[in-house]
Amino acid sequence: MTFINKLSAAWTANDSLLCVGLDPDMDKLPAQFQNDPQGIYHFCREIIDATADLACSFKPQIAYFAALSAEAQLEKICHYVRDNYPHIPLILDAKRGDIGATARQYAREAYDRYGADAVTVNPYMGSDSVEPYMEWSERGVIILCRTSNAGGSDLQFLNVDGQPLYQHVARLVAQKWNANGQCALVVGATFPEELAQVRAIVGDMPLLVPGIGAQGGDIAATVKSGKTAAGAGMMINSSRAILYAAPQAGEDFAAAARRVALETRDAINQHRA
Ligand SMILES: O=c1ccn([C@@H]2O[C@H](COP(=O)(O)O)[C@@H](O)[C@H]2O)c(=O)[nH]1
Repeated sequence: MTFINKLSAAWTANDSLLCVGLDPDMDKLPAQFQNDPQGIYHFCREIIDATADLACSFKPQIAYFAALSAEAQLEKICHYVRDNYPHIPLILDAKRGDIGATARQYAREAYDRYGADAVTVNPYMGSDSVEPYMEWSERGVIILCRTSNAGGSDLQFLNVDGQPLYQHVARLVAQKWNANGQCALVVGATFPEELAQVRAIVGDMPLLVPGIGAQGGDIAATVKSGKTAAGAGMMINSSRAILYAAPQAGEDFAAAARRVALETRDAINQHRA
């Protein structure tokens, strides 16, 4: 099954556009995981089990693992998702970008080593830096377009033939790079007007939308701006707000994560119709 078909099925099965981000920060992990050599794996596994019926995707950000030399734990987490929740797409957030020969190694890392259904890619080096990912024709290629950070405007708003660069990227991907129908774009929830512009350009192409939760993006504005005519089309990511939700009386971290994931999924769903 292709990434896009798997994503579409997960939107329906879990009635969810929520992507649960896996960004394990050792300083923020509950105490029981901090002295556990497999603590990152055990923490993420509990988060995955607590939220799997509420999510349309899981998105580990590779930097949180690589910084701690914890790639082996990331591999185990990816295996865990594939073995236990094979219907939930796994997105490796790596934002890779390099010449073709090196890009092919990054693609092997994402799709073969980690078994990701999709990987995030930086378009700055152009078409031959993205083409190697397309060789895995069943997998997804999620290209940075209008990122959620304020500094993204430094380049993404530069005028290219009368349009901002991020719109040029959206058109380029929709009209040329997406020949095999396996592309998606990253567009931040922190910029709902630009999200609406991108949606108008790319039709029903899926959008990975980080920026709600800890970054403060407005859920209602995000959904209204980014949804397709069918009320779907997005993987709206939240990482820290779910992973490190403050437990209420009687809750542990996983129950708190589930509570926030449920609230977030339902808040998103309020605006899909
Ligand atoms: O434009 C972008 C692209 C990627 N990200 C990533 O998403 C999550 C956001 O985490 P929160 O804790 O929900 O803020 C993180 O992994 C980023 O690297 C993004 O924020 N913006």
